[in-house]
Amino acid sequence: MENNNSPTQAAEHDQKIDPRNYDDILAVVASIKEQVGEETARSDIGIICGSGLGPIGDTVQEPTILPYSKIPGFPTTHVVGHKGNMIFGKLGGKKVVCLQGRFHPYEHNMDLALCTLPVRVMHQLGIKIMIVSNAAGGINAVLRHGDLMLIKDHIFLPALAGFSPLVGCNDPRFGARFVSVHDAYDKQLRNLAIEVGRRSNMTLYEGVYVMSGGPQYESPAEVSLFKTVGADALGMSTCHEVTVARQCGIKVLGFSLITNIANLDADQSVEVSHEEVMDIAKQAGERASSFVSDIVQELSL
Ligand SMILES: O=P(O)(O)O[C@@H]1C[C@H](O)[C@@H](CO)O1
Ligand SMILES: Nc1nc2[nH]cnc2c(=O)[nH]1
Repeated sequence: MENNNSPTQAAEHDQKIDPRNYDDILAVVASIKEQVGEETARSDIGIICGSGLGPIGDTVQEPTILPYSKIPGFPTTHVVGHKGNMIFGKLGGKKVVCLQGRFHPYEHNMDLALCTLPVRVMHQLGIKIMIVSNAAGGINAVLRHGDLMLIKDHIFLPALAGFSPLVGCNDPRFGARFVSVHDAYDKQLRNLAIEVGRRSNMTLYEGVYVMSGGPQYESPAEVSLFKTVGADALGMSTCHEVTVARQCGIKVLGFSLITNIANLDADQSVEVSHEEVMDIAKQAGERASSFVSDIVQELSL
């Protein structure tokens, strides 16, 4: 096993995988178990590191690192800041599998089933809880650069327009056909996060995350639209992963790291860039990662 930090790894296998085929997903899981060993692969908690939680992967103890390029069906990650490794090991005494890098629909022709393959794989590896994070633009006026927002609900904009990861997954073994996303962000887990944050004097907001398709950032009029419908922060990920996790019966805890303030005023020229997003994510990432480690330590499974 090696650590491959290249953002564009070429696949090192030629097995064709259909992310909408349940047996193909079992084949991916079998390959992972064969490469890292059954016991190493068995995990209780899954963590998807968005742009803001990358450092947490580097704090996993007794790590076994499997580059995505060695996992059949895993596409290449193209986004700078997303390393492309599956890391098995321990965090806060718990068995975790950490995804250092996620698949954004805009990178993969809006193939949401493909982008959620890692969630289905982690489910098969045994996870009961999934922690997701993302970099997001703050809409709510209270949010500042570097703040952490606990996600209490979401607006999954692509899915409202038919781009759902559940489309085409017709095998009943996937779970319910019509998945409830009420209480998608587990209340008990959110309460635990609030308690851990309080103890460490961390300012933690709670709000609604909206996922747009990206990859362009939003115009002021679009930001105003999202504000009107009750969104507090906006990004380009997470909701597809959470929807699939709920179909699998996995409990979810989600965070947004506020990397920029979304502009509401068309007369004001404010340029958002991925460099700014990465820069703030880097500054706040260590703190966010140590907060998540503290939460993991206190999770009861
Ligand atoms: O994976 P996340 O959601 O943290 O990545 C963010 C959102 C976009 O993909 C990109 C925009 O800068 O970073
Ligand atoms: N869509 C979107 N994604 C982001 N990721 C980080 N900041 C932003 C933003 O302002 N908009």
